[in-house]
Amino acid sequence: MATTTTTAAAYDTPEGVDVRGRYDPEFAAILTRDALAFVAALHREFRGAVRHAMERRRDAQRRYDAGELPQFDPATRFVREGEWTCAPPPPAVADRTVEITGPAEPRKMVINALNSGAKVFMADFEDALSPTWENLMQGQVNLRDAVAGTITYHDATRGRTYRLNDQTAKLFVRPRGWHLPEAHVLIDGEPALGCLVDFGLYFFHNHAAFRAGQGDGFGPFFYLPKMEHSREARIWNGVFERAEAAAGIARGSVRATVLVETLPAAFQMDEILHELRDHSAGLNCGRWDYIFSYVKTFRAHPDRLLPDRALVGMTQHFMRSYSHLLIRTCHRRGVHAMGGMAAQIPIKDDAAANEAALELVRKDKLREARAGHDGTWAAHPGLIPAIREVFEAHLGGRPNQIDTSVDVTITEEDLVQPPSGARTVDGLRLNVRVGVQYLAAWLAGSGSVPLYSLMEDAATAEISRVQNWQWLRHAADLDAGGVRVRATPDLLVRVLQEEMARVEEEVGAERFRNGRYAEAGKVFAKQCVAPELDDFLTLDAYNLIVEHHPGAASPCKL
Ligand SMILES: CC(=O)SCCNC(=O)CCNC(=O)[C@H](O)C(C)(C)COP(=O)(O)OP(=O)(O)OC[C@H]1O[C@@H](n2cnc3c(N)ncnc32)[C@H](O)[C@@H]1OP(=O)(O)O
Ligand SMILES: O=CC(=O)O
Ligand SMILES: [Mg+2]
Repeated sequence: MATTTTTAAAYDTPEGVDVRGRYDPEFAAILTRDALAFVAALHREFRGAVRHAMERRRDAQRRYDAGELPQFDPATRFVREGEWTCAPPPPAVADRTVEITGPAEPRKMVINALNSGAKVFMADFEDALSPTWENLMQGQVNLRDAVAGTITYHDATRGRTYRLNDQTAKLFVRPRGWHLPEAHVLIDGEPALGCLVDFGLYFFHNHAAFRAGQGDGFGPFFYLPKMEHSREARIWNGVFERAEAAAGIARGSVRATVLVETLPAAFQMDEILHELRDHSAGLNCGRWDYIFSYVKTFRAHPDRLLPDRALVGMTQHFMRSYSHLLIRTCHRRGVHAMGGMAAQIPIKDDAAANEAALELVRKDKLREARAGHDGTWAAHPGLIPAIREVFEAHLGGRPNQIDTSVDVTITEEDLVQPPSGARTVDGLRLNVRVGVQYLAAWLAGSGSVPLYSLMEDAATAEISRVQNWQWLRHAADLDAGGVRVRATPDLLVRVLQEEMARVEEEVGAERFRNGRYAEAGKVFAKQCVAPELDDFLTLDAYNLIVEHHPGAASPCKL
């Protein structure tokens, strides 16, 4: 980290706020004194509640470690059994059949996503974005220009200028989860809550233009990630109310779709919707984080080891049960039940493989539409026509199927049933190759990466990490071509060496040398063999991407 002194321009900050990220005049137009004061007010009002919620997460994990299973809370039975509905969906986003997702930076991708033909674009500060200062701030600049309708990008190598079409996708923004700090913005001497920086800056600069344009009187719209309990949704509801009051806009303007992507949250779907009932835009099956969370929740349960990552799909009983419960819950409460992300992406140089990948996506989407989902996610614009076709054929002209009630009974046992399938040394190897390459890209500033013809992001990479950790921790028997091999730290070290060599061969020696592969290998291996499971890969590795600008008073890392 640089520590040289300079008299360079600095951000104009309110009392108690210190910005340690690189100064840039474009960023200064986002980090205005008033915008920072708004973020600081949110941080000060809600930090105590967030700290409490994180402590409750740790308490719950201690209980799971002692053998308890997640369960529906008897104290909130009245919420689950009561007859109530959420506020009706805003007309501007009644039709969410296909939603494209992608990081809020690079700028070109934001324009492509808005022009993609999807109904919604979820601009991501979370799973798909490496939270470097540059990415976060440039992402805010991109979104401000997108909402204003003025965003353009000139690609000099192609001689092509990108600008918005007349018809664009409606924008949802996904801030980071409650657990991630923002070490470049200090409030009263402590790192700001990352999600409130993302939310606060975006809301402050865009609420008026969004409501006047895209939102047709509503908005802005958000996706909320990685919550574990309805008390966390209550905090978001408070944040929305505070923001609406500060902006002088009607209560219920802001809407948010909550990703049900942790195992504990699956037992709280009604409660989460109830907390957010005036601000809800439904729930989404965040399948990748959900698998990650299953491992994390059951990290001390040797009878619940996952099979190879590739075998844990939506047709496993526990995954199917969770999506059915989500659909039933959303439709009962009058909101969208959104499907998740198929990991396949177009394969450019092999037509047959490309068709096979597309077929897997179609199958996944058909399953979602038939089960009752109102729309779903696409990782890449090339998938949109196929996904649209499936959903539009199923919906037959309707914008959604919220009014279809789903008659299923899902029990606590259904939601935790261990997935079946083989555990193999090849699976361990693939986890290493994917985990290391993803982390190397993330450290270098890319949070979504194509690897082996699949989309990888923070959620999918987490599965690779925790699965290896779980197998090692419980000395799982792995199949190695008919021979049983025990998962041990020694095996992991050997596999790591071999897979690093393979990665070097695949990406080429020069790219390997110039990239952050070696560093990524060390971090990934350390996390796989750690005696205690790290909560998040991206939290542990965050210090490696914190860069304070020259002249910052003193370095502040976490
Ligand atoms: C678990 C979860 O949280 S899922 C949600 C988070 N994950 C994501 O959002 C993943 C988003 N997807 C992506 O980032 C990318 O599609 C990747 C990394 C998977 C693949 O990227 P690439 O290999 O660069 O894609 P590819 O080279 O085929 O891109 C072709 C064009 O499509 C564009 N494109 C690709 N994906 C997207 C996207 N999601 N949004 C907008 N444009 C996109 C590219 O910008 C490129 O445009 P150009 O022709 O004008 O240059
Ligand atoms: O955010 C989505 C997921 O699958 O994780
Ligand atoms: Mg996720």
